[in-house]
Amino acid sequence: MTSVHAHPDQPAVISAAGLTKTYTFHDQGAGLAGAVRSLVRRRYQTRLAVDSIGFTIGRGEVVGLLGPNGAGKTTTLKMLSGLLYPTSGQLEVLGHSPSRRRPDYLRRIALVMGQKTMLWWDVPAMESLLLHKEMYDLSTAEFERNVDELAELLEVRDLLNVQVRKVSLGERMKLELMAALVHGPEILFLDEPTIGLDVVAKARVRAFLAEVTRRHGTTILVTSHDMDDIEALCSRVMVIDHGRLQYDGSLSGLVHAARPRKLVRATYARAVDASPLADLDGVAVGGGGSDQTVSLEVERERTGDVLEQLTRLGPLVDLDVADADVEEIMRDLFLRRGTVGVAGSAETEEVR
Ligand SMILES: Nc1ncnc2c1ncn2[C@@H]1O[C@H](COP(=O)(O)OP(=O)(O)OP(=O)(O)O)[C@@H](O)[C@H]1O
Repeated sequence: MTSVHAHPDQPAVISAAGLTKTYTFHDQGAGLAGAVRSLVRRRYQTRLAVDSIGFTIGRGEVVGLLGPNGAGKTTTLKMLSGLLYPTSGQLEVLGHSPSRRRPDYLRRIALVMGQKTMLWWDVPAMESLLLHKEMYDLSTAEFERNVDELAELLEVRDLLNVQVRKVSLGERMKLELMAALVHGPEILFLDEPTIGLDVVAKARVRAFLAEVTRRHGTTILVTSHDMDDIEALCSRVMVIDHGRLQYDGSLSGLVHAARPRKLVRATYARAVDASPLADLDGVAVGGGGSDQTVSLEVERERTGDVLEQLTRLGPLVDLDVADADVEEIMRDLFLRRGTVGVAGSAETEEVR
């Protein structure tokens, strides 16, 4: 499969080269025997979680970080936001080295992890927001302006004075986003922002994020296992597997490369003979059709010709032309791990 390497037009706000993270951890054997043995002789293991990845992200880009469980996505976000030191490689975000965690860097970014909360559980969200005001040294005017805007966009004004433990999961996620954005960060790192939310809440979160980036040019790097999030928000995706950057480009480029064929399904008012279509170049007749339905996989550039042929077979009742389902494509890619084309670019060269 080919891959597209995106070159953002905007000035780079994130640049990484040869970015690598190896975890070293203490391997304690199972049970009491393992615990006792580990007191006498410690065994250490290493795991290469992120393996020499390189990319640049321009201001205002919304980039999806995709990959199966354990691929290295969270580790990458943690390095970018300064929670983890890289083991090696170069990393610059907004002109800073994130792991130094300088206040003037932290003021310009935010990290939201769908599985973790940054709100105090036992008090209303407003208390946490006020803490953020102090932490980030926001003026009262700036704080009030940001709270007003975010509360309106997220429709959470009534929730700000309710104890956080009493709000629903979807409402809490909105409040988390509010807390993350109240200091007006330029870059937002999001790790599974819609995890566990129902379809309506997910759609609200996506619409909110799209509006934030439209209004403020916020750069977003988001991980999600929900391909609807990625389709709705991201102009570009990076696929990571086994810690390696496997693809960097548009989502449609990935879809086209993975499934160059369109799915066509025609339904007729009476039984038709579809056998002549099987002889056409770039057409595969799918199974599961009846005498009255014809299912085909058609190379994109042949779609027009084939539709014309289908109209000639008999009286059409319904005609459906679709790209393969993105969710399904990702499932296939991850099942066939390592088959996505590696982005060939100087930025992905190893520097270790
Ligand atoms: N603190 C740690 N110590 C040791 N290994 C770790 C640690 N954190 C993560 N790992 C390992 O590093 C690899 C990458 O983990 P990471 O959490 O970055 O993956 P991910 O792509 O975010 O996965 P998921 O989709 O499941 O969240 C995994 O093999 C994981 O087990």
